Amino acid sequence: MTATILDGKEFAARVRAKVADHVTLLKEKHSVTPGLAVVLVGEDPASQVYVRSKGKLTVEVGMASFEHKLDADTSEADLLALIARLNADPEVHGILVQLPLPSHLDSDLVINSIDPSKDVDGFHISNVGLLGTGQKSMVPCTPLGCLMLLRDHHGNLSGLNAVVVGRSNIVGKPMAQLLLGDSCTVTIAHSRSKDLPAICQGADILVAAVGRAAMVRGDWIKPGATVIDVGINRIERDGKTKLVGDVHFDSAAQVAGAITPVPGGVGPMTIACLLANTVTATCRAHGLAEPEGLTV
Ligand SMILES: Nc1nc2c(c(=O)[nH]1)N[C@@H](CN(C=O)c1ccc(C(=O)N[C@@H](CCC(=O)O)C(=O)O)cc1)CN2
Repeated sequence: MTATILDGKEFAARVRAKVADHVTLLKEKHSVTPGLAVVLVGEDPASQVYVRSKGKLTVEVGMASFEHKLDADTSEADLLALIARLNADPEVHGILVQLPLPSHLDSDLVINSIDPSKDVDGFHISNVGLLGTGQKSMVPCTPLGCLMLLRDHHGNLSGLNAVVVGRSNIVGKPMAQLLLGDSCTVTIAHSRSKDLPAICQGADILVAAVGRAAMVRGDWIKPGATVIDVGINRIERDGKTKLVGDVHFDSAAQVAGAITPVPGGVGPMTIACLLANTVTATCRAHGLAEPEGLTV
């Protein structure tokens, strides 16, 4: 079997087009311009690339982009003061602090200082609790993007066995909550799970978000399963840096029914969903109807 490729790059472009249409409507009918503030602390090269891309795509869909680049040694007090200003700014509907933060900063404290209604990453403890109890929340961008790809491919996910490999707060845990919300039977596994291949072999939907290059191989996959690869690992090969996922693509694609590539799968969906969340936050802030299909 050769798997269908789930093209996240193409799907993300469609999500961004939908966002852009809604931004036009908000501007023309309601005189509201959605605004997204992105805060970067330090000079992590990958984070710089992501933040640049977020700014560019924010402007491309017609929103206002506010970038705040702070020195790596910025104090916690200064960062919290900036977030307080953004919380109070009516032009800012979404706030995102790029992760990881330098180690002297307490990420939980910083994230929980963001106004939950502007927390377009969905990482604030209030949004985590709302999602966990099936209430309306801001939904973390990467899992939201994975769910959109899965719903588009399968239609209905009800009753399917889903295995999420990885238990991070950013991806693994919210992904499991979203799949549960769509009535999947969900298992959360991780690098220390006993007999991980056997757990994965039971999955109709396998989400790999463990952060280990090419760990999930073809013989771990149930024939015909849908494989979502969240991993972004930079490896050295033949003197060049190559981006690979958590799934060994070549062997997995022989067994799976559908698979996301890396790059061009889940990654582009993360930023598209960030823009979708910013539109959702703007609509909620102004008591306006939310666009269809941009959140769960
Ligand atoms: N505050 C946040 N920090 C981080 C998040 C997040 O959702 N919120 N996620 C990741 C990084 N990330 C967005 O911030 C992100 C990662 C990857 C991509 C992407 O498009 N990847 C491309 C490849 C790009 C490359 O060459 O590196 C792909 O997979 O095709 C977008 C956003 C951690 N931090």
